[in-house]
Amino acid sequence: MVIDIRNVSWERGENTILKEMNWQVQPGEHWCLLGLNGSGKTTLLNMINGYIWPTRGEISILGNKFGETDLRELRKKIGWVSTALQQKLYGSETGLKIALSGKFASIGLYEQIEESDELQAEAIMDQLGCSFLKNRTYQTMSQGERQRILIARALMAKPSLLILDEPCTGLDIFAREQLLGMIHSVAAQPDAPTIVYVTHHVEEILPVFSHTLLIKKGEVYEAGQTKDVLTSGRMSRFFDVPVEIEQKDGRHWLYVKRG
Ligand SMILES: Nc1ncnc2c1ncn2[C@@H]1O[C@H](COP(=O)(O)OP(=O)(O)OP(=O)(O)O)[C@@H](O)[C@H]1O
Repeated sequence: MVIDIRNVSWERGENTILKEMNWQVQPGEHWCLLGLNGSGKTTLLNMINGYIWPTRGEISILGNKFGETDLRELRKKIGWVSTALQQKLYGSETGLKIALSGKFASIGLYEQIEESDELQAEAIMDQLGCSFLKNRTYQTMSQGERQRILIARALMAKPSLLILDEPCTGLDIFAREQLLGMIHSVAAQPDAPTIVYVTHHVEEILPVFSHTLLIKKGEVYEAGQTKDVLTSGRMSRFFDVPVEIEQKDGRHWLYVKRG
């Protein structure tokens, strides 16, 4: 199993941030993780990456049971693209160097680069349609371009699990669709890593995300096949607001019903 979370809770003082969570992800599935602000998404990702430890329950990621595994080794198999990572990168670094640094999981590039590494980075950038950013510095890139470079960086390490944490934040509708098209092409590859795509927005759930986890107030509200989870009735109950979900070309569009 890629992710196996059983009866996991995380408490901070009086507060239970994650409550009795259960979530299983099988190889070959791509998941969308959907929840409103403060629902516990980041906390859950921190736990999957071994940065926080459950108060109760058991976690196993990529077959590595927490408590019996070297988390630094495990983290090498997980690509995590997030706003927090964006803020750590150096503005003067070129796109190619940032992509290459993914191989060493470093911020900045300090290792000897083999020609094969450079070829691999170029091939990934080609695949993601961002070769034109090879010699551009990070500080001159648009938000959408930065996201593409960060995904290229994550893929350099050949991860088994790729977490994309709200990658469309701050993008206009055209840049969003461009980035989603690129994510679709990554997910559709036969040797693609398992993708967990985190968002607040139903519209970003691509047809390749076969499964969806709804998280609400630190609890798993619903987990299952996207087509079963994203119905008007379920989403109205999830948001506590009457909403209508429409499907078009395999995507879902949400409208808030006026009373
Ligand atoms: N170290 C901590 N100590 C106490 N409370 C915390 C801690 N970390 C997170 N929380 C609380 O847990 C809840 C869930 O936070 P989390 O950041 O996981 O939500 P989120 O779903 O990622 O939100 P957003 O979409 O806004 O990023 C919030 O109420 C937050 O204040």
